[in-house]
Amino acid sequence: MAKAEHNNVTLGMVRDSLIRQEDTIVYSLIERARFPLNPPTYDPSYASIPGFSGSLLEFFVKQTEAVQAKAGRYDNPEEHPFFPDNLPPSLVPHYKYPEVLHPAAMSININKLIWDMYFNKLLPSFVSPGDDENYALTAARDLECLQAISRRIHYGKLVAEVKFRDERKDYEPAIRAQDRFTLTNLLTFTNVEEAVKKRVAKKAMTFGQEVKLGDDGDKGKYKVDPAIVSGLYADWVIPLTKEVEIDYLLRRLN
Ligand SMILES: C=C(O[C@@H]1C=C(C(=O)O)C=C[C@H]1O)C(=O)O
Repeated sequence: MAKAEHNNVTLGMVRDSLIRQEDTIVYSLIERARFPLNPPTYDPSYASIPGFSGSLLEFFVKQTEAVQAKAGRYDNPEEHPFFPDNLPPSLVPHYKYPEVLHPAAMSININKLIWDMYFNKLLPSFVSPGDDENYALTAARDLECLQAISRRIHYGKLVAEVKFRDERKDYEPAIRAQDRFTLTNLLTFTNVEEAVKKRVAKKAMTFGQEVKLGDDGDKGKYKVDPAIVSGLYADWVIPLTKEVEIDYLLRRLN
């Protein structure tokens, strides 16, 4: 969402941004699926990088996040690092982002959960087994997927703030009671969730189809299985977004 809009943000505008972020997530999965699993990327014994202990993937993510921190990426409240400890300070002029969120939002970062989900559940489900030795590109594609999914899930903070402002009289008692169950019921819109799951499957079919001139291409052959994309949202993206919404709301009156 453009920087200037946060002051008078509506739920419709936030949802429009979530819809646009679906494109980024689907495309990032398609681009990662160009490579097989490439296990050495994740094997600490493969890399043996001087002065670094860990896998090539971890090296790539930590180094990239350090550069992006210096460029100011994490001054943006919509961005969350996977390795927040010891990140270098920004070296660029500070942009004053509109202060829309409650300060407690700063303490919410569930990227450890997202990391585990991505590498243990999602990745093996949508890439082919095998090794083409493109480990650096594989790591780069993984990070693009991680960052897109993380941004979408942590957008739950803005969703929660807008819902709170729209219906403060309903949310305040549940927040004061620290009542997760009632908060979950207040913030859940099943119809919206169902539309999201259907739309991301359709985007995976549309963006991931084999396009051939002449005939109408291979029906039913996609770069990433649309059911896997829809399942990602159903099992992880939507539940974790709601978790972020609840975590934010529980702190909203602090
Ligand atoms: C993000 C929202 O909050 C909840 C989470 C949703 C999601 O992650 O797609 C959709 C609807 C709600 O149940 C919203 O209301 O738009």
